[in-house]
Amino acid sequence: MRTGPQYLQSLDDGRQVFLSGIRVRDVAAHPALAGCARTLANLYDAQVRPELQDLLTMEGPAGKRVSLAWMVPKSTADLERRRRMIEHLARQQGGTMGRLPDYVPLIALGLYSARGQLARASPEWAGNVERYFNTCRDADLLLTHSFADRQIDRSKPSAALNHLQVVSRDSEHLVVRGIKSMATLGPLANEYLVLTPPRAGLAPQQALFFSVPVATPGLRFICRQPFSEGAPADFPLSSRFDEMDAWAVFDDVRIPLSRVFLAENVDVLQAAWRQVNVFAYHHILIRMAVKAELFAGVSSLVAQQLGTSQFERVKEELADILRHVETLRAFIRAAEADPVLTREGIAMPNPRTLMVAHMYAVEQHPRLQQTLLSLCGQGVLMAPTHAELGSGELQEDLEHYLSGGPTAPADRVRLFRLAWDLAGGAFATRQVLFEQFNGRDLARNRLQFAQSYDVSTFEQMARRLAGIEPGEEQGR
Ligand SMILES: Cc1cc2nc3c(=O)[nH]c(=O)nc-3n(C[C@H](O)[C@H](O)[C@H](O)COP(=O)(O)OP(=O)(O)OC[C@H]3O[C@@H](n4cnc5c(N)ncnc54)[C@H](O)[C@@H]3O)c2cc1C
Repeated sequence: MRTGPQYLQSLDDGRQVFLSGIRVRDVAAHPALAGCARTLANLYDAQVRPELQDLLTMEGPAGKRVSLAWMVPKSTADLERRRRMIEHLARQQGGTMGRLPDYVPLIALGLYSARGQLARASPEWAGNVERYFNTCRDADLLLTHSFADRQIDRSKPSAALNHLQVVSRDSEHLVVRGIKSMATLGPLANEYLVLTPPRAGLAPQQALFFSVPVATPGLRFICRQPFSEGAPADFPLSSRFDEMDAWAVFDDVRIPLSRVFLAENVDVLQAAWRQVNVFAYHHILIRMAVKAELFAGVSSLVAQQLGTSQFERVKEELADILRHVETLRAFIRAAEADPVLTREGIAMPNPRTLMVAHMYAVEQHPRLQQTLLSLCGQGVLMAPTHAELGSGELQEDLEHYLSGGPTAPADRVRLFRLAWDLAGGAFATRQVLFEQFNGRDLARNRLQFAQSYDVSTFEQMARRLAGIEPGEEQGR
């Protein structure tokens, strides 16, 4: 198992990462990335702490400890064990980081569980997936992934757009060119798993599942504007948990055939897709439930701070947040208690329950932010920085006018600055977008759910109660 320092050292591998137009030579030390890198390093350190071994690790096939993130679940008990690990890791950041080291292993598990479908098209692909899964587990690698393609014109068929695609091949490689437009954590990962999602009018050369090391020649990551550059005391979340999103440009990148899991086969891609993604929703929901716990905690403290917690309206708002926490927990436990077993006996948390739960969680998330802001009032904006609090000229005024509440002025400021990072600032806006889109977009998930739901027995009951005889309706 790797430690934090070993993880940080692994990032010094010649990777091509650009931020504000400039090549970053040392990602672990760059001010915009260092806070998040340290957060990830702390998680690697946690898994070698003796008291956390049972929670975060398991015995691997070679008898050595490996991360529990790579468990292949066979039962409800396994899914519950995974949940306890995810909860523990997510609570370290209040659920505000979606791409911890335990996330992409669930997409790799999806691929692993879809090996049967891949093998029908090419036994080599299935073998490659198995080797990849085992290698990443044994080397304790941090993975990032992309399925999103660039937004140019969504009304056009995929084949008419220059999405990432195979441009040539030799006996040992595919050569791919194009861009993946979202690789969260790409600059701080070791491995990059790339998946084409099913799209209308997908050209065969665009249908691809493969993985490469982040430091592969020809692969460049271009970061978005960072939100992490404030002082940790003033920006307690964004300074440490800004998981950088990046474009990944493939400039004729050579992909060894041993790293290809599917290529140029649209039918198999469509058949395997749902299984590839389903395990990740378990993680998303558990993390979103943890984030809802944080909203509940901050909202409750804010109400105490402002002396509003005894007002009926405020109590109701707090109760709504708690109801949301418990609803998410109930969904998660229901999905674990009623798993669907794959042909190889791998336990998938119930996919339908996960899908409904995810739509509910995404719909409710903006409300959490809105509720917290409404409970804060002006306080969330008018919280001075720690530098201002300690500055000679203003210190007296600030301390005088911020005192009188249940806590010292400095703690009051800490609380409201946390509330701002969680619900008000740029980091919080990215959280809204992330929750809305990281499990594909809500509108299309809703549509897919409606289309895949068999309502025939409900219709039969309605017909019976209406007195409509079977086969009587027009057109039947
Ligand atoms: C912060 C953040 C981090 C992310 N991290 C990752 C990551 O690490 N890896 C990854 O693969 N992806 C990631 N994503 C991207 C995510 O996969 C996409 O945002 C998601 O799939 C939606 O695609 P899009 O953003 O291109 O939106 P689009 O597909 O362009 O959609 C834009 C809007 O148009 C609507 N729309 C588009 N087409 C249709 C249609 N046919 N019918 C009806 N409505 C339509 C959508 O509902 C949406 O409202 C991330 C996204 C965000 C915001």
